[in-house]
Amino acid sequence: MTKIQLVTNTVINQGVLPLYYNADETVTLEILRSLYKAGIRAVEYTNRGDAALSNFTKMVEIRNAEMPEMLLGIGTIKNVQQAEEYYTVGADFFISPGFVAEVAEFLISKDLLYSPGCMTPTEIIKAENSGVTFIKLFPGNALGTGFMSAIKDVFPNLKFMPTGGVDTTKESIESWFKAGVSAVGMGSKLVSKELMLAKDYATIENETKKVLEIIQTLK
Ligand SMILES: O=C[C@H](O)COP(=O)(O)O
Repeated sequence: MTKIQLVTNTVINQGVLPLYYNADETVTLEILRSLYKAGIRAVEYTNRGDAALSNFTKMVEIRNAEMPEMLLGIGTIKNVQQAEEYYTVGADFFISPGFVAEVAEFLISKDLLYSPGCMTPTEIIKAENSGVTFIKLFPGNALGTGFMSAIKDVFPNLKFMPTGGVDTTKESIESWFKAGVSAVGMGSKLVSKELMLAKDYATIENETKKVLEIIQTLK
């Protein structure tokens, strides 16, 4: 199995990709542990602050020591330099808010999954023609389930994951899966700023478990 297949299968099997960023290294690591305890085996950390690279490097260390099967992705990758930096420290997969052809070329040549944000059929076609197989529909809440249903048959070889404003309720999750997505990306509705500020790792774990349970009922 290739690395791209491993990441794809893990994210699809899980059905949800949690994503977060926190400037504090300890909070970052505790959230990683909470997600792992909830059953998460692939997580996205976002490149959205000065501490992102050093925190992610520490996450890789902790992963190697405590949770070797956890796949660590980095999000908000906008150029090849950023992709190279995170490749160097051991990121398992890469996500962007938009499609960047040079990043696709760099990552696919290294057998690393690149999931670019797309919000039009033209962007999806460009991504597909570059070898991308897993599309982040971004922003998911702006596009809606109707967009997903409408494009599904046009792209039978692609997997889709809406991200951005995706809710944790059963109704919301169900509607996305009915529309044809392979997974949903969840940031602030799952790992909220409030829970991070309160260092309420137990609630993050419980909420994540609930989402995983909802997804299991849909399979
Ligand atoms: O790229 C990821 C999104 O910014 C996450 O959005 P969210 O926090 O609304 O889930």
